[in-house]
Amino acid sequence: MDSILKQYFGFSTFRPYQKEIVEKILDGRDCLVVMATGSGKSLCYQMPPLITKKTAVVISPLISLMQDQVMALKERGIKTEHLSSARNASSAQSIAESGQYDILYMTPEKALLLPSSFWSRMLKTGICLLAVDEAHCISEWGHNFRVEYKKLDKLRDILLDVPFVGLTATATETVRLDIISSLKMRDPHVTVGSFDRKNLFYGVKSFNHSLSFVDELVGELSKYVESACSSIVYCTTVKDAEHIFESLLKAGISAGIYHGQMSNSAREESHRSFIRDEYYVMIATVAFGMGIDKPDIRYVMHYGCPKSLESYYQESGRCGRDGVASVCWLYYTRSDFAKADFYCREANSAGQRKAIMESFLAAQRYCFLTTCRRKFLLDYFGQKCTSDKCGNCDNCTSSKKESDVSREAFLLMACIQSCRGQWGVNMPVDILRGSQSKKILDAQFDKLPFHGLGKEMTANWWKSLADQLIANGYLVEKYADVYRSVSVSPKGFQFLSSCKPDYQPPLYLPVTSEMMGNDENNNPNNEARGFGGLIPAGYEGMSQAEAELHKLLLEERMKLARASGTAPYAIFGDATLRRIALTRPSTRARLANIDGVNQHFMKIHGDHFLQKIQQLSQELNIALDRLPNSQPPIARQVINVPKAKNLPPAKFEAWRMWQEDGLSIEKIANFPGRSAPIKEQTVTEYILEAAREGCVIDWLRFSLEIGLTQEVYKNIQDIVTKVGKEKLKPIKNELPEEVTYSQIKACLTMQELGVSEIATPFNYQHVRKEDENLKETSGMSGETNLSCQKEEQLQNLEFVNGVGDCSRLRNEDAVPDSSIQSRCIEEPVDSSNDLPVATKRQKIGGVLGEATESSILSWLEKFDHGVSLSDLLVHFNGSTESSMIDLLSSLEGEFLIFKKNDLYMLM
Ligand SMILES: Nc1ncnc2c1ncn2[C@@H]1O[C@H](COP(=O)(O)OP(=O)(O)OP(=O)(O)O)[C@@H](O)[C@H]1O
Repeated sequence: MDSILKQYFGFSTFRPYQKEIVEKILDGRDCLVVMATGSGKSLCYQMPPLITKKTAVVISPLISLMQDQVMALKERGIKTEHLSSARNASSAQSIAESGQYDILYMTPEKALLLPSSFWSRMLKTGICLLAVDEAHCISEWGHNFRVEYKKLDKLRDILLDVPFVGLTATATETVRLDIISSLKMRDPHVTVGSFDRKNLFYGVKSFNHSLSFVDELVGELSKYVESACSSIVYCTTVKDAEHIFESLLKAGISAGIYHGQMSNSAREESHRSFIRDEYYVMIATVAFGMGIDKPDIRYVMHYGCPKSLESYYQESGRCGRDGVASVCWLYYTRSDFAKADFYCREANSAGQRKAIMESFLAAQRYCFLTTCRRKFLLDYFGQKCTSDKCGNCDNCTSSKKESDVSREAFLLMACIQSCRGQWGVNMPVDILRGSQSKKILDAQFDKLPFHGLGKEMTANWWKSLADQLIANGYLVEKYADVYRSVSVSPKGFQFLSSCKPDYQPPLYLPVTSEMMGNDENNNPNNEARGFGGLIPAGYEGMSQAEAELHKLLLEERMKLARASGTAPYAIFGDATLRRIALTRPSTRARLANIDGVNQHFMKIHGDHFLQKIQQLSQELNIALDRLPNSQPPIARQVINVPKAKNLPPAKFEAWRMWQEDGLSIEKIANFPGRSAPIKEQTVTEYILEAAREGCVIDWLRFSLEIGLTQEVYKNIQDIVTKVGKEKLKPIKNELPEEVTYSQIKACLTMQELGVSEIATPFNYQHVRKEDENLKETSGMSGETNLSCQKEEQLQNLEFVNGVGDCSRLRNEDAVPDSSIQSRCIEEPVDSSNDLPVATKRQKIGGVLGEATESSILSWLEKFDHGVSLSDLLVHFNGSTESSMIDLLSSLEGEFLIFKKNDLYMLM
């Protein structure tokens, strides 16, 4: 699986849950996958056909989506087609029947129309799975119900033994159950991943439809365009979309537009140009929703509040699907919240009407929020959030001013109480503002003592106060059908009863922009928290020359894409491009080894791209082959900036000392700068917490230090499958006594983060049986190996270069147990005399003499989990380090082997 992942997709690690889901599908199990947008769900159904050599049939709701996916898969050398276009339908159908496609896409309508003879032939050649993408469309309770989806159960009766896989980013418990029963899934393996899109910044502002706002917006979008970053502006109406589109054109910014009133061909053209980076801005209505697979969108703006929180999550989820830091702003006006009636028209039943109304109100609450937006989103989707502050939304990054609004709160609540809680918020606000409207006169509300007492504040000021009182539990909002009423809650009553007309106890609430008398776009504070400053800094951590190289390579990628009639992102992603600009590989192996570079790319464009890197680097006078570790990895740029803020300083410091300064856990625990030593176990936990917060960890080194071998890792994994991971004690009880809590916690964290056991130390237990003799000859018995990895013994070791490579283990303090060294070195090493690596190796005794490409390949075949360079040099003791590296490089460049965590594995 690892080699297929690298070969076709160019990735070296699975994301959380991917591997487990693929394994279940391979076992023939139905699966329901509920994971965030951009979390990598597609890979779960794209891998099995490459492993089984049978076709994966994928049901997808939109032709444009299928087209994008087919295009990107072709760039990965995966045989794929969609059955929807009239142009190719019949030939594609017969190619499909002969089993030549790895992946075959079709709409639900098409799937239901295909004759049973088609399915029988397909079954004969082999179907490895049927995936239903955007599976929430099956459910009437979902936010995008499609009636044809509901009929897909018919396929279950035809494809009896084929595993069905439902995939969606948004599904409540009800929707999940609906998907399972509608697709007649049998004992499905259900995965509900995190909804948290950690790389997205969320922000909300109010706005008015003024011209100055549109000018500002245009100015902002132009900044993204200048940085070659794609943006989408979602509008709630076609009129708004056209208005912004025209303003952009007037300002000389080329942009696309996409809405339901355009012809199919115009929409297709617009979509096509956008994903091919022919322009960087798309102005769209929600018609441009699910159907976009472009992974490198850096900014999604909502110009108006969307109809539901689900829609917002889905649409904003188009942003940063490649994991690179990206930004989502939502702009609302109060008039957006008067559209409930309009949205409810879509409903077919009272239940559906209620569901629409509820998610509409949730979107509204999201707008008025003064607390962490991510927490609110996660809570809404039923995910527990341990922290109250994410550090990556507008409310967490800017402190909200609070002010004592006791008098105004008293007036508003008393007025609402006098209206007997039968009205929405507009009526009490009109009373306070002294309105003489017919409604007020008819109800004799002009006689109330509060009439006209709040004239000095605007209607929006009072409404905003009402929102804050609702958010803080002083008022409750109820609705019947689309009609809303607001009344005083018990907490509100308590406040009212402690008030006198001339005295109210203090009541501090956040001051919103509307309460400051400004729409956000007129607010002088905007400079700090507005659009500006949040453009993802693509060139962060790069020198000027590197940034220039990055820009030129972007252009080169564009040229290659144009020449192949594909989108630049399909060649390789932004993160990969950044890695290339930072490391400037000079050989095929080095380029192939970069995360995101796949075999197909190497075959078609590899040599040309290498030449370009060389030529441009020379012109810019920058050296080739920069070590990847000499720059902070991309993930840190993306995730750590906000996350590090989340981590208490003591924990961050422990992580920094371990990861960056290379200190051992023991040294950190007893660091002289500390007022008192802390436990090593505590340091371990700090480092694990940092990892969960997105900090980079050298897992191999960490595992070695805590004695977590592959065998222990697998043991723990097995027990976790049996007893669950909620409590540590039951896991510990089931394991051999020597397995420590630190090892269990590390294993759970690694699982959570999708780090496979491959990151734990190489373990000779995994050498196949036939290699027993070899182990004897080289004096490396499994027993000695295990004993050498005991936690207590390893605590005395320090690492050079942070890799778990025994030949580079250095013993500074006296090592009490010679068995530690016996794994790699026959005689104890003199600590004061740190032998050069080659000298140590000579003592081991080689096995096969000089290596050749074919002898390396056949030796690697014996190891499921890979072999380090030093192990190879031990084995082929007739080869020099440089000749071995040359051989390995050439094999890597040809995609016959690949390197992961410094271990070489067979493709
Ligand atoms: N293991 C991985 N390592 C690195 N990148 C990955 C990995 N798996 C997927 N990706 C990348 O993540 C991005 C999003 O993946 P994908 O399209 O599968 O997301 P999704 O969950 O299906 O999202 P959506 O719900 O929006 O369709 C793609 O650019 C994909 O190449």
